[in-house]
Amino acid sequence: MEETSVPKFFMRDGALELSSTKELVHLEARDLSVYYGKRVGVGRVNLSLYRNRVTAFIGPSGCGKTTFLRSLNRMHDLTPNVRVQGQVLLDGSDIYGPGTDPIQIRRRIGMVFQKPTAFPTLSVYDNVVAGLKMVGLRDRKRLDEAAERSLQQAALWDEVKDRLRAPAAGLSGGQQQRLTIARALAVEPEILLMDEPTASLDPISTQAIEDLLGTLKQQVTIAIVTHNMQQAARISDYTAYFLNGELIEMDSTSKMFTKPNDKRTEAYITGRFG
Ligand SMILES: Nc1ncnc2c1ncn2[C@@H]1O[C@H](COP(=O)(O)OP(=O)(O)OP(=O)(O)O)[C@@H](O)[C@H]1O
Repeated sequence: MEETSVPKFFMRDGALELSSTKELVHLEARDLSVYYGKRVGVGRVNLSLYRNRVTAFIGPSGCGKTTFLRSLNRMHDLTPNVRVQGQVLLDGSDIYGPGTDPIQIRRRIGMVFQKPTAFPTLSVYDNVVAGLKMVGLRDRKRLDEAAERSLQQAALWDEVKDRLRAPAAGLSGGQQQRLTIARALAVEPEILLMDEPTASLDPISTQAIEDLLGTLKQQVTIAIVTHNMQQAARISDYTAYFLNGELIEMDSTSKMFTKPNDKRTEAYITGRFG
């Protein structure tokens, strides 16, 4: 695995200081472009996700955040007329390389969407183990263990342990989103891609998910699209700013929010644009 020395900026006594952090590159996009027919969704993006770090993707509506995120686990394969060019290296191997199985890739790189995607009529338990059953796991003891572990990781266990057999429709929106996260975690992904996971949630549920990310990153590498800059500042280690289908810059979150390199980033984060 490639180790990179990343300049890291942090605040001390109100001043920005620089240190160097050794980071492990987990996923790396190289010259990655996505086309919708002839239109460019994102163009020639070079960006690394570091192991056990949270990276936030920010930028105005339509700038390509979701398009880029979906290219990181071959989600576009499922949409007609979308073409992906370039490479995405997972621990150095191109996920678009010949002979690579997209289902296997999506197992290693999970995704959580903006709206909770719990199956309402299935029980809480069956929702969590759905992915495991799909890959053929039938052993009841192992399914039970995975369900408890994933619900614990998603900070939902205490709230649902007495209603595992009840339909997921009975949970609140925030609980359903954590259930969706539990389902994504059940197959033990290495990387979790989250597309505005709190956009449809109330402040308390949002906070539950934000708190969860701090713990989750000890096990998985996280990329999260968010419209909420305060959220990006609170939860991420790195921030990438997109504009008009282009990655403008990526840096440590403290640097991006205090002293970005590019004037366009500064205009956006100070609210003078977007
Ligand atoms: N399925 C599609 N077919 C055609 N064009 C698309 C499709 N999905 C997205 N686009 C276009 O690609 C560009 C990037 O869109 P994308 O959804 O990735 O932006 P975004 O930054 O995630 O926006 P938002 O913050 O509003 O979700 C936009 O111009 C959009 O219109």
